Amino acid sequence: MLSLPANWAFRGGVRCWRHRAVLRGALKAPDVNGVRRYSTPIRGGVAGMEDILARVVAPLPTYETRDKYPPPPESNSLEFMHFYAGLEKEEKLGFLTKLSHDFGVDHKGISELALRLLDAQLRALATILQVEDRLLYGLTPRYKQLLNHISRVEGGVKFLVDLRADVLEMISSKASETPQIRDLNGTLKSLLSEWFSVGLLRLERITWQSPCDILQRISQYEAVHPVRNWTDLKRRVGPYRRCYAFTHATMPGEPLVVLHVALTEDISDNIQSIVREFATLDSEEDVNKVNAAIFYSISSTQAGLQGVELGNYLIKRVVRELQSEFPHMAQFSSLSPIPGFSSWLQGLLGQCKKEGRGSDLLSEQEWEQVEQAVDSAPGPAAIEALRKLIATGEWTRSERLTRVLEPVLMRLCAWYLYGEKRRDYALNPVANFHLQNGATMWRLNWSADTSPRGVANSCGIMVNYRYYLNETSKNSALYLQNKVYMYFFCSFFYLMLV
Ligand SMILES: CC(C)(COP(=O)(O)OP(=O)(O)OC[C@H]1O[C@@H](n2cnc3c(N)ncnc32)[C@H](O)[C@@H]1OP(=O)(O)O)[C@@H](O)C(=O)NCCC(=O)NCCSC(=O)CC(=O)O
Repeated sequence: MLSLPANWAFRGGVRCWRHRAVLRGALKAPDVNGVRRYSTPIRGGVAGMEDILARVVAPLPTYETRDKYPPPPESNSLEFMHFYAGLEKEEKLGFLTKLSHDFGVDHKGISELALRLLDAQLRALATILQVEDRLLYGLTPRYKQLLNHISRVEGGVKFLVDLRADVLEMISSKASETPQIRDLNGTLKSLLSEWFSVGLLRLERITWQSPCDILQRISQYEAVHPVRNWTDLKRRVGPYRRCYAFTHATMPGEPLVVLHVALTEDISDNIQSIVREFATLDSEEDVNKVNAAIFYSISSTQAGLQGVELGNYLIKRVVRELQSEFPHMAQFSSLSPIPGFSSWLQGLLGQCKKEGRGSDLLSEQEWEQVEQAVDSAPGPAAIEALRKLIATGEWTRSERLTRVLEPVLMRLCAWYLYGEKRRDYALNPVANFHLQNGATMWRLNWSADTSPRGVANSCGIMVNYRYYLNETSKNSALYLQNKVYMYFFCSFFYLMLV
Protein backbone atom coordinates (compact mmCIF):
# COMPACT_ATOMS: atom_id res chain seq x y z
CA MET A 1 0.00 0.00 0.00
CA LEU A 2 1.56 3.31 -1.02
CA SER A 3 1.99 5.75 1.91
CA LEU A 4 1.50 9.32 0.73
CA PRO A 5 2.09 12.48 2.82
CA ALA A 6 -0.93 12.98 5.13
CA ASN A 7 -1.86 16.31 3.55
CA TRP A 8 -1.90 14.75 0.13
CA ALA A 9 -5.32 13.23 0.70
CA PHE A 10 -6.68 16.60 1.79
CA ARG A 11 -5.15 18.52 -1.09
CA GLY A 12 -6.08 15.77 -3.45
CA GLY A 13 -9.55 15.88 -1.91
CA VAL A 14 -9.90 19.56 -2.62
CA ARG A 15 -8.62 19.03 -6.12
CA CYS A 16 -10.94 16.15 -6.70
CA TRP A 17 -13.80 18.22 -5.23
CA ARG A 18 -12.99 20.71 -7.97
CA HIS A 19 -13.02 17.92 -10.52
CA ARG A 20 -16.44 16.85 -9.21
CA ALA A 21 -17.70 20.42 -9.40
CA VAL A 22 -16.36 20.63 -12.92
CA LEU A 23 -18.10 17.41 -13.80
CA ARG A 24 -21.43 18.75 -12.53
CA GLY A 25 -20.93 21.65 -14.93
CA ALA A 26 -20.33 24.09 -12.06
CA LEU A 27 -16.96 24.99 -13.58
CA LYS A 28 -15.85 24.67 -17.20
CA ALA A 29 -13.25 21.91 -17.41
CA PRO A 30 -10.15 23.15 -19.23
CA ASP A 31 -9.49 21.09 -22.34
CA VAL A 32 -6.12 19.34 -21.99
CA ASN A 33 -4.15 18.92 -25.21
CA GLY A 34 -7.48 18.86 -27.02
CA VAL A 35 -8.62 15.97 -24.83
CA ARG A 36 -12.39 15.97 -24.34
CA ARG A 37 -13.73 15.95 -20.74
CA TYR A 38 -14.58 12.58 -19.15
CA SER A 39 -18.05 12.08 -17.69
CA THR A 40 -17.64 10.00 -14.53
CA PRO A 41 -17.31 11.74 -11.10
CA ILE A 42 -14.25 10.71 -9.04
CA ARG A 43 -13.73 10.55 -5.25
CA GLY A 44 -10.95 12.60 -3.69
CA GLY A 45 -7.45 11.79 -2.45
CA VAL A 46 -5.64 8.48 -2.50
CA ALA A 47 -9.00 6.70 -2.72
CA GLY A 48 -9.75 8.83 -5.79
CA MET A 49 -6.45 7.76 -7.33
CA GLU A 50 -7.04 4.10 -6.54
CA ASP A 51 -10.60 4.41 -7.81
CA ILE A 52 -9.45 5.93 -11.09
CA LEU A 53 -6.67 3.39 -11.65
CA ALA A 54 -8.83 0.38 -10.71
CA ARG A 55 -11.48 1.58 -13.11
CA VAL A 56 -9.44 2.66 -16.13
CA VAL A 57 -6.50 0.23 -16.04
CA ALA A 58 -8.40 -2.83 -17.23
CA PRO A 59 -7.04 -6.25 -16.23
CA LEU A 60 -5.08 -8.00 -18.97
CA PRO A 61 -7.35 -10.39 -20.90
CA THR A 62 -6.52 -14.04 -20.29
CA TYR A 63 -4.05 -15.60 -22.71
CA GLU A 64 -6.89 -17.49 -24.38
CA THR A 65 -9.07 -14.39 -24.95
CA ARG A 66 -6.26 -11.92 -25.60
CA ASP A 67 -7.12 -11.47 -29.30
CA LYS A 68 -10.91 -11.55 -28.89
CA TYR A 69 -11.30 -9.25 -25.85
CA PRO A 70 -13.18 -6.01 -26.75
CA PRO A 71 -11.05 -2.87 -26.11
CA PRO A 72 -12.08 -0.85 -23.02
CA PRO A 73 -14.16 2.31 -23.65
CA GLU A 74 -12.30 5.40 -24.90
CA SER A 75 -13.58 7.23 -21.83
CA ASN A 76 -11.09 5.23 -19.75
CA SER A 77 -8.21 6.83 -21.64
CA LEU A 78 -9.76 10.28 -21.51
CA GLU A 79 -10.45 9.98 -17.81
CA PHE A 80 -6.88 8.90 -17.09
CA MET A 81 -5.46 11.74 -19.18
CA HIS A 82 -7.68 14.36 -17.63
CA PHE A 83 -7.09 13.20 -14.10
CA TYR A 84 -3.33 13.14 -14.61
CA ALA A 85 -3.30 16.57 -16.23
CA GLY A 86 -5.01 17.99 -13.15
CA LEU A 87 -2.35 16.73 -10.71
CA GLU A 88 0.46 18.78 -9.22
CA LYS A 89 4.03 17.63 -9.79
CA GLU A 90 4.37 15.76 -6.48
CA GLU A 91 0.93 14.21 -6.96
CA LYS A 92 2.04 12.90 -10.35
CA LEU A 93 4.93 11.13 -8.60
CA GLY A 94 2.51 9.38 -6.28
CA PHE A 95 0.14 8.55 -9.10
CA LEU A 96 2.79 7.08 -11.41
CA THR A 97 4.40 5.22 -8.50
CA LYS A 98 1.04 3.58 -7.76
CA LEU A 99 0.40 2.87 -11.44
CA SER A 100 3.82 1.22 -11.89
CA HIS A 101 3.69 -0.67 -8.55
CA ASP A 102 0.14 -1.99 -8.57
CA PHE A 103 -0.72 -2.23 -12.25
CA GLY A 104 2.45 -3.69 -13.74
CA VAL A 105 3.48 -7.31 -14.30
CA ASP A 106 1.82 -10.11 -12.26
CA HIS A 107 5.06 -11.44 -10.79
CA LYS A 108 3.37 -14.35 -9.00
CA GLY A 109 1.84 -15.48 -12.27
CA ILE A 110 5.22 -15.16 -13.98
CA SER A 111 6.96 -17.37 -11.43
CA GLU A 112 4.25 -20.04 -11.92
CA LEU A 113 4.70 -19.85 -15.70
CA ALA A 114 8.47 -20.05 -15.32
CA LEU A 115 8.07 -23.29 -13.35
CA ARG A 116 5.72 -24.61 -16.04
CA LEU A 117 8.34 -23.78 -18.68
CA LEU A 118 10.96 -25.72 -16.73
CA ASP A 119 8.58 -28.68 -16.47
CA ALA A 120 7.89 -28.50 -20.22
CA GLN A 121 11.55 -28.83 -21.24
CA LEU A 122 11.18 -32.57 -21.84
CA ARG A 123 7.91 -32.13 -23.76
CA ALA A 124 7.43 -31.58 -27.53
CA LEU A 125 8.77 -28.33 -29.02
CA ALA A 126 5.22 -27.14 -29.80
CA THR A 127 4.38 -27.37 -26.10
CA ILE A 128 7.56 -25.51 -25.10
CA LEU A 129 6.84 -22.73 -27.62
CA GLN A 130 3.29 -22.42 -26.34
CA VAL A 131 4.38 -22.09 -22.73
CA GLU A 132 7.07 -19.57 -23.78
CA ASP A 133 4.42 -17.52 -25.56
CA ARG A 134 2.26 -17.55 -22.43
CA LEU A 135 5.24 -16.39 -20.41
CA LEU A 136 5.97 -13.63 -22.91
CA TYR A 137 2.33 -12.48 -22.73
CA GLY A 138 2.41 -12.65 -18.96
CA LEU A 139 5.39 -10.27 -18.94
CA THR A 140 3.16 -7.51 -20.38
CA PRO A 141 2.52 -4.89 -17.69
CA ARG A 142 -1.22 -4.42 -17.08
CA TYR A 143 -0.89 -0.66 -17.75
CA LYS A 144 0.61 -1.27 -21.22
CA GLN A 145 -2.74 -1.82 -22.88
CA LEU A 146 -4.03 1.45 -21.37
CA LEU A 147 -0.99 3.25 -22.84
CA ASN A 148 -1.76 1.67 -26.21
CA HIS A 149 -5.39 2.79 -26.00
CA ILE A 150 -4.38 6.31 -24.97
CA SER A 151 -2.20 6.53 -28.11
CA ARG A 152 -5.37 6.13 -30.21
CA VAL A 153 -7.27 9.12 -28.82
CA GLU A 154 -6.71 12.66 -30.06
CA GLY A 155 -3.67 14.16 -28.32
CA GLY A 156 -2.86 10.78 -26.79
CA VAL A 157 0.63 10.32 -28.25
CA LYS A 158 1.70 13.83 -27.18
CA PHE A 159 0.27 13.06 -23.74
CA LEU A 160 2.43 9.91 -23.52
CA VAL A 161 5.54 11.79 -24.72
CA ASP A 162 5.02 14.33 -21.95
CA LEU A 163 4.21 11.55 -19.44
CA ARG A 164 7.58 9.93 -20.22
CA ALA A 165 9.27 13.30 -19.80
CA ASP A 166 7.78 13.38 -16.27
CA VAL A 167 9.01 9.84 -15.61
CA LEU A 168 12.53 10.70 -16.88
CA GLU A 169 12.57 13.76 -14.64
CA MET A 170 11.51 11.64 -11.64
CA ILE A 171 14.36 9.23 -12.38
CA SER A 172 17.04 11.84 -13.12
CA SER A 173 16.10 13.93 -10.05
CA LYS A 174 16.10 10.70 -7.97
CA ALA A 175 12.56 11.57 -6.78
CA SER A 176 11.89 7.94 -7.57
CA GLU A 177 14.40 5.16 -8.08
CA THR A 178 12.06 2.16 -7.88
CA PRO A 179 12.56 -0.60 -10.46
CA GLN A 180 8.85 -0.34 -11.29
CA ILE A 181 9.20 3.31 -12.36
CA ARG A 182 12.20 2.29 -14.51
CA ASP A 183 10.04 -0.46 -16.00
CA LEU A 184 7.34 2.11 -16.78
CA ASN A 185 9.99 4.24 -18.50
CA GLY A 186 11.18 1.22 -20.49
CA THR A 187 7.64 0.37 -21.60
CA LEU A 188 6.97 3.97 -22.64
CA LYS A 189 10.32 4.17 -24.49
CA SER A 190 9.66 0.97 -26.43
CA LEU A 191 6.15 2.12 -27.42
CA LEU A 192 7.40 5.58 -28.45
CA SER A 193 10.34 4.07 -30.36
CA GLU A 194 7.80 2.09 -32.41
CA TRP A 195 5.49 5.03 -33.02
CA PHE A 196 8.37 7.40 -33.89
CA SER A 197 10.33 5.00 -36.06
CA VAL A 198 12.02 6.68 -39.00
CA GLY A 199 9.47 5.38 -41.52
CA LEU A 200 6.67 7.21 -39.71
CA LEU A 201 8.53 10.50 -39.45
CA ARG A 202 8.20 13.28 -42.00
CA LEU A 203 11.23 15.31 -43.04
CA GLU A 204 10.38 19.00 -43.45
CA ARG A 205 12.69 21.67 -44.74
CA ILE A 206 12.07 24.91 -42.87
CA THR A 207 12.41 28.06 -44.99
CA TRP A 208 11.45 31.69 -44.60
CA GLN A 209 8.21 30.74 -46.36
CA SER A 210 7.33 28.16 -43.68
CA PRO A 211 4.33 28.98 -41.42
CA CYS A 212 5.12 31.62 -38.83
CA ASP A 213 4.28 29.36 -35.89
CA ILE A 214 6.79 26.76 -37.13
CA LEU A 215 9.48 29.42 -37.50
CA GLN A 216 8.65 30.65 -34.01
CA ARG A 217 9.00 27.13 -32.58
CA ILE A 218 12.31 26.62 -34.43
CA SER A 219 13.55 29.81 -32.81
CA GLN A 220 12.36 28.96 -29.29
CA TYR A 221 13.60 25.35 -29.45
CA GLU A 222 17.13 26.33 -30.57
CA ALA A 223 19.17 25.04 -27.63
CA VAL A 224 22.73 25.41 -28.92
CA HIS A 225 23.19 28.88 -30.49
CA PRO A 226 20.20 30.95 -29.32
CA VAL A 227 18.44 32.89 -32.10
CA ARG A 228 18.73 36.62 -31.42
CA ASN A 229 15.94 38.02 -33.55
CA TRP A 230 13.89 37.50 -36.71
CA THR A 231 16.77 38.75 -38.88
CA ASP A 232 19.01 36.13 -37.34
CA LEU A 233 16.40 33.45 -37.91
CA LYS A 234 15.92 34.55 -41.53
CA ARG A 235 19.67 34.14 -42.06
CA ARG A 236 19.62 30.62 -40.61
CA VAL A 237 17.00 29.46 -43.11
CA GLY A 238 18.29 31.59 -45.99
CA PRO A 239 20.95 31.20 -48.71
CA TYR A 240 23.73 28.67 -48.05
CA ARG A 241 21.81 27.46 -45.01
CA ARG A 242 19.42 24.56 -44.52
CA CYS A 243 17.12 23.84 -41.62
CA TYR A 244 15.36 20.50 -41.37
CA ALA A 245 12.96 19.03 -38.83
CA PHE A 246 11.24 15.71 -38.31
CA THR A 247 7.49 15.93 -37.69
CA HIS A 248 4.91 13.24 -36.86
CA ALA A 249 1.28 12.93 -37.92
CA THR A 250 0.11 12.59 -34.30
CA MET A 251 1.78 15.87 -33.33
CA PRO A 252 1.04 18.22 -36.24
CA GLY A 253 3.06 21.43 -36.41
CA GLU A 254 5.47 20.22 -33.72
CA PRO A 255 9.09 19.88 -34.90
CA LEU A 256 10.40 16.88 -32.94
CA VAL A 257 14.09 17.41 -33.65
CA VAL A 258 15.70 20.28 -35.58
CA LEU A 259 18.99 20.32 -37.51
CA HIS A 260 20.65 23.50 -38.76
CA VAL A 261 23.19 23.14 -41.58
CA ALA A 262 25.63 25.60 -43.17
CA LEU A 263 26.65 24.99 -46.80
CA THR A 264 30.30 25.98 -47.15
CA GLU A 265 33.39 25.56 -49.35
CA ASP A 266 35.38 23.84 -46.62
CA ILE A 267 34.76 22.40 -43.18
CA SER A 268 34.13 25.36 -40.85
CA ASP A 269 36.36 25.98 -37.87
CA ASN A 270 34.46 28.93 -36.43
CA ILE A 271 30.81 29.39 -35.43
CA GLN A 272 30.81 33.17 -35.70
CA SER A 273 31.34 32.85 -39.46
CA ILE A 274 28.10 30.85 -39.51
CA VAL A 275 25.72 32.53 -37.06
CA ARG A 276 27.10 36.06 -36.87
CA GLU A 277 28.28 37.19 -40.31
CA PHE A 278 25.56 38.12 -42.75
CA ALA A 279 25.65 36.92 -46.34
CA THR A 280 26.09 39.56 -48.99
CA LEU A 281 24.26 37.42 -51.56
CA ASP A 282 20.50 37.23 -51.71
CA SER A 283 20.43 33.84 -53.37
CA GLU A 284 22.58 30.72 -53.75
CA GLU A 285 24.14 31.76 -57.03
CA ASP A 286 27.33 29.76 -57.03
CA VAL A 287 26.59 26.17 -55.98
CA ASN A 288 30.16 25.26 -56.90
CA LYS A 289 31.07 27.11 -53.73
CA VAL A 290 29.22 24.37 -51.81
CA ASN A 291 31.50 21.42 -51.03
CA ALA A 292 30.71 20.83 -47.38
CA ALA A 293 27.69 20.53 -45.09
CA ILE A 294 28.31 21.74 -41.55
CA PHE A 295 25.84 20.57 -38.89
CA TYR A 296 26.14 23.41 -36.43
CA SER A 297 23.09 22.83 -34.29
CA ILE A 298 20.84 19.90 -33.52
CA SER A 299 18.16 19.96 -30.83
CA SER A 300 15.56 17.48 -29.75
CA THR A 301 12.41 19.37 -28.70
CA GLN A 302 10.59 16.63 -26.78
CA ALA A 303 12.20 15.54 -23.51
CA GLY A 304 9.98 12.46 -23.54
CA LEU A 305 11.64 11.24 -26.73
CA GLN A 306 15.11 11.13 -25.22
CA GLY A 307 16.76 7.84 -26.14
CA VAL A 308 14.63 7.41 -29.27
CA GLU A 309 17.65 8.61 -31.28
CA LEU A 310 15.74 11.01 -33.53
CA GLY A 311 18.86 13.14 -33.95
CA ASN A 312 20.83 10.27 -35.44
CA TYR A 313 18.02 9.46 -37.87
CA LEU A 314 17.70 13.13 -38.83
CA ILE A 315 21.40 13.60 -39.60
CA LYS A 316 21.46 10.48 -41.79
CA ARG A 317 18.26 11.53 -43.58
CA VAL A 318 19.53 15.08 -44.18
CA VAL A 319 22.80 13.76 -45.62
CA ARG A 320 20.78 11.88 -48.24
CA GLU A 321 18.69 14.99 -48.93
CA LEU A 322 21.82 17.12 -49.46
CA GLN A 323 23.53 14.49 -51.60
CA SER A 324 20.58 14.57 -53.97
CA GLU A 325 20.64 18.40 -54.07
CA PHE A 326 24.46 18.66 -54.30
CA PRO A 327 25.72 15.41 -55.89
CA HIS A 328 29.35 16.58 -55.72
CA MET A 329 29.20 17.26 -51.97
CA ALA A 330 31.63 14.97 -50.16
CA GLN A 331 32.30 16.57 -46.78
CA PHE A 332 29.82 16.17 -43.93
CA SER A 333 30.86 17.40 -40.54
CA SER A 334 29.53 18.95 -37.38
CA LEU A 335 30.90 22.06 -35.73
CA SER A 336 30.09 21.19 -32.15
CA PRO A 337 30.33 22.89 -28.78
CA ILE A 338 32.14 21.16 -25.95
CA PRO A 339 29.83 21.74 -22.97
CA GLY A 340 31.46 20.86 -19.67
CA PHE A 341 35.11 21.33 -20.61
CA SER A 342 35.57 24.54 -18.59
CA SER A 343 33.94 23.09 -15.47
CA TRP A 344 36.00 19.91 -15.87
CA LEU A 345 39.16 22.06 -16.10
CA GLN A 346 38.16 24.09 -13.05
CA GLY A 347 37.79 20.87 -11.11
CA LEU A 348 41.30 19.79 -12.12
CA LEU A 349 42.83 23.15 -11.18
CA GLY A 350 41.04 23.00 -7.82
CA GLN A 351 42.49 19.53 -7.23
CA CYS A 352 46.00 20.69 -8.22
CA LYS A 353 45.73 23.67 -5.87
CA LYS A 354 44.66 21.40 -3.00
CA GLU A 355 47.48 18.94 -3.67
CA GLY A 356 49.92 21.71 -4.58
CA ARG A 357 50.76 19.76 -7.75
CA GLY A 358 50.30 21.63 -10.99
CA SER A 359 52.87 19.64 -12.93
CA ASP A 360 50.21 17.15 -14.09
CA LEU A 361 48.47 19.90 -16.01
CA LEU A 362 51.18 22.24 -17.19
CA SER A 363 54.90 21.74 -17.66
CA GLU A 364 57.35 23.69 -15.52
CA GLN A 365 58.06 25.99 -18.45
CA GLU A 366 54.34 26.55 -19.06
CA TRP A 367 53.77 27.37 -15.38
CA GLU A 368 56.67 29.87 -15.48
CA GLN A 369 55.10 31.55 -18.52
CA VAL A 370 51.69 31.64 -16.79
CA GLU A 371 53.21 33.08 -13.59
CA GLN A 372 54.91 35.81 -15.63
CA ALA A 373 51.77 36.49 -17.67
CA VAL A 374 49.52 36.71 -14.57
CA ASP A 375 52.28 38.31 -12.51
CA SER A 376 51.81 35.73 -9.76
CA ALA A 377 54.01 33.89 -7.28
CA PRO A 378 54.60 30.25 -8.22
CA GLY A 379 52.58 27.30 -6.84
CA PRO A 380 49.01 27.56 -5.42
CA ALA A 381 48.86 31.32 -6.04
CA ALA A 382 49.48 30.82 -9.78
CA ILE A 383 46.93 28.00 -9.93
CA GLU A 384 44.30 30.17 -8.18
CA ALA A 385 45.08 33.11 -10.46
CA LEU A 386 44.64 30.87 -13.53
CA ARG A 387 41.39 29.46 -12.12
CA LYS A 388 39.95 32.95 -11.70
CA LEU A 389 41.02 34.07 -15.17
CA ILE A 390 39.43 31.01 -16.80
CA ALA A 391 36.26 31.36 -14.70
CA THR A 392 35.79 34.97 -15.81
CA GLY A 393 37.12 34.57 -19.34
CA GLU A 394 39.52 37.42 -18.57
CA TRP A 395 42.43 35.40 -19.97
CA THR A 396 41.20 36.12 -23.50
CA ARG A 397 42.04 39.83 -22.98
CA SER A 398 45.75 39.07 -22.61
CA GLU A 399 47.51 38.16 -25.87
CA ARG A 400 50.49 36.89 -23.94
CA LEU A 401 48.40 34.62 -21.74
CA THR A 402 46.34 33.45 -24.70
CA ARG A 403 49.56 32.49 -26.52
CA VAL A 404 50.75 30.54 -23.47
CA LEU A 405 47.41 28.84 -22.83
CA GLU A 406 46.55 27.80 -26.39
CA PRO A 407 48.68 24.59 -26.47
CA VAL A 408 47.76 23.84 -22.86
CA LEU A 409 44.01 24.20 -23.30
CA MET A 410 43.99 22.40 -26.66
CA ARG A 411 45.93 19.51 -25.12
CA LEU A 412 43.64 19.30 -22.10
CA CYS A 413 40.52 19.61 -24.27
CA ALA A 414 41.71 16.77 -26.53
CA TRP A 415 42.10 14.63 -23.44
CA TYR A 416 38.72 15.73 -22.03
CA LEU A 417 37.01 14.61 -25.23
CA TYR A 418 39.02 11.46 -25.82
CA GLY A 419 40.15 10.30 -22.38
CA GLU A 420 37.41 11.24 -19.95
CA LYS A 421 34.73 8.52 -19.77
CA ARG A 422 31.31 7.81 -18.35
CA ARG A 423 30.65 4.06 -18.21
CA ASP A 424 33.48 3.58 -20.77
CA TYR A 425 31.85 5.96 -23.26
CA ALA A 426 32.76 9.59 -23.93
CA LEU A 427 31.98 11.70 -20.88
CA ASN A 428 31.04 14.65 -23.06
CA PRO A 429 27.40 14.10 -24.14
CA VAL A 430 27.83 15.75 -27.52
CA ALA A 431 30.88 13.60 -28.28
CA ASN A 432 28.90 10.56 -27.16
CA PHE A 433 26.05 11.51 -29.48
CA HIS A 434 28.19 11.85 -32.59
CA LEU A 435 30.41 8.85 -31.79
CA GLN A 436 27.24 6.77 -31.31
CA ASN A 437 26.22 7.92 -34.79
CA GLY A 438 29.55 6.66 -36.18
CA ALA A 439 31.29 10.02 -36.64
CA THR A 440 35.04 10.54 -36.24
CA MET A 441 36.51 13.07 -33.79
CA TRP A 442 38.17 15.02 -36.57
CA ARG A 443 39.54 18.43 -35.54
CA LEU A 444 39.84 20.69 -32.50
CA ASN A 445 39.41 24.37 -33.34
CA TRP A 446 40.99 27.15 -31.27
CA SER A 447 39.06 30.39 -30.84
CA ALA A 448 36.14 28.78 -32.67
CA ASP A 449 33.43 30.33 -30.49
CA THR A 450 34.48 33.71 -29.10
CA SER A 451 31.02 34.45 -27.67
CA PRO A 452 30.86 34.80 -23.86
CA ARG A 453 28.88 31.54 -23.80
CA GLY A 454 31.52 29.74 -25.91
CA VAL A 455 34.42 31.04 -23.78
CA ALA A 456 32.59 30.18 -20.55
CA ASN A 457 31.59 26.66 -21.64
CA SER A 458 34.72 25.48 -23.40
CA CYS A 459 37.35 28.26 -23.44
CA GLY A 460 36.18 29.07 -26.96
CA ILE A 461 37.25 25.69 -28.37
CA MET A 462 34.94 23.71 -30.70
CA VAL A 463 35.28 20.33 -32.37
CA ASN A 464 34.41 18.88 -35.76
CA TYR A 465 32.87 15.40 -35.75
CA ARG A 466 33.34 14.20 -39.33
CA TYR A 467 30.88 11.81 -40.99
CA TYR A 468 32.78 9.55 -43.40
CA LEU A 469 29.63 8.04 -44.90
CA ASN A 470 31.12 4.66 -45.82
CA GLU A 471 32.45 4.21 -42.29
CA THR A 472 29.68 5.42 -39.98
CA SER A 473 28.04 1.99 -39.51
CA LYS A 474 31.38 0.32 -38.72
CA ASN A 475 32.49 3.18 -36.45
CA SER A 476 29.16 3.18 -34.60
CA ALA A 477 29.37 -0.58 -33.96
CA LEU A 478 33.01 -0.27 -32.82
CA TYR A 479 32.04 2.52 -30.43
CA LEU A 480 28.87 0.99 -29.02
CA GLN A 481 30.16 -2.59 -28.74
CA ASN A 482 33.90 -2.15 -28.16
CA LYS A 483 33.96 1.43 -26.85
CA VAL A 484 36.55 2.25 -29.50
CA TYR A 485 36.69 5.94 -30.47
CA MET A 486 37.57 7.00 -33.96
CA TYR A 487 39.71 10.12 -34.02
CA PHE A 488 41.72 11.67 -36.79
CA PHE A 489 45.34 11.49 -35.59
CA CYS A 490 46.86 14.59 -37.15
CA SER A 491 44.09 16.81 -35.84
CA PHE A 492 44.33 15.25 -32.43
CA PHE A 493 48.10 15.12 -32.17
CA TYR A 494 47.63 16.95 -28.89
CA LEU A 495 46.71 13.59 -27.42
CA MET A 496 50.30 12.53 -27.85
CA LEU A 497 51.35 15.44 -25.66
CA VAL A 498 49.13 14.40 -22.75
C1 LIG B 1 21.83 15.89 -29.04
C2 LIG B 1 20.37 15.43 -29.08
C3 LIG B 1 19.62 16.04 -30.29
C4 LIG B 1 20.33 13.91 -29.19
O1 LIG B 1 18.96 13.52 -29.13
P1 LIG B 1 18.52 12.12 -29.78
O2 LIG B 1 17.09 11.95 -29.53
O3 LIG B 1 18.99 11.99 -31.14
O4 LIG B 1 19.34 11.07 -29.02
P2 LIG B 1 19.16 10.51 -27.57
O5 LIG B 1 18.16 11.27 -26.80
O6 LIG B 1 19.00 9.06 -27.74
O7 LIG B 1 20.58 10.83 -26.95
C5 LIG B 1 21.66 10.27 -27.62
C6 LIG B 1 22.84 10.83 -26.97
O8 LIG B 1 22.87 12.22 -27.12
C7 LIG B 1 23.75 12.69 -26.10
N1 LIG B 1 23.36 14.03 -25.74
C8 LIG B 1 23.85 15.14 -26.28
N2 LIG B 1 23.38 16.22 -25.71
C9 LIG B 1 22.51 15.82 -24.78
C10 LIG B 1 21.65 16.49 -23.85
N3 LIG B 1 21.64 17.83 -23.76
N4 LIG B 1 20.86 15.76 -23.07
C11 LIG B 1 20.89 14.42 -23.16
N5 LIG B 1 21.68 13.72 -24.01
C12 LIG B 1 22.48 14.42 -24.81
C13 LIG B 1 23.67 11.74 -24.94
O9 LIG B 1 24.98 11.33 -24.62
C14 LIG B 1 22.85 10.60 -25.47
O10 LIG B 1 23.48 9.39 -25.26
P3 LIG B 1 22.98 8.47 -24.02
O11 LIG B 1 21.50 8.34 -24.15
O12 LIG B 1 23.71 7.16 -24.22
O13 LIG B 1 23.39 9.22 -22.78
C15 LIG B 1 19.64 15.82 -27.77
O14 LIG B 1 20.29 15.18 -26.73
C16 LIG B 1 19.59 17.32 -27.54
O15 LIG B 1 18.71 18.01 -28.04
N6 LIG B 1 20.52 17.84 -26.73
C17 LIG B 1 20.45 19.24 -26.34
C18 LIG B 1 21.03 20.16 -27.42
C19 LIG B 1 22.42 19.69 -27.70
O16 LIG B 1 23.24 19.52 -26.82
N7 LIG B 1 22.66 19.40 -29.02
C20 LIG B 1 23.93 18.88 -29.46
C21 LIG B 1 25.01 20.02 -29.52
S1 LIG B 1 26.12 19.80 -30.83
C22 LIG B 1 25.44 20.65 -32.05
O17 LIG B 1 24.33 21.06 -31.93
C23 LIG B 1 26.19 20.77 -33.30
C24 LIG B 1 26.14 19.47 -33.93
O18 LIG B 1 26.95 18.65 -33.53
O19 LIG B 1 25.24 19.24 -34.75
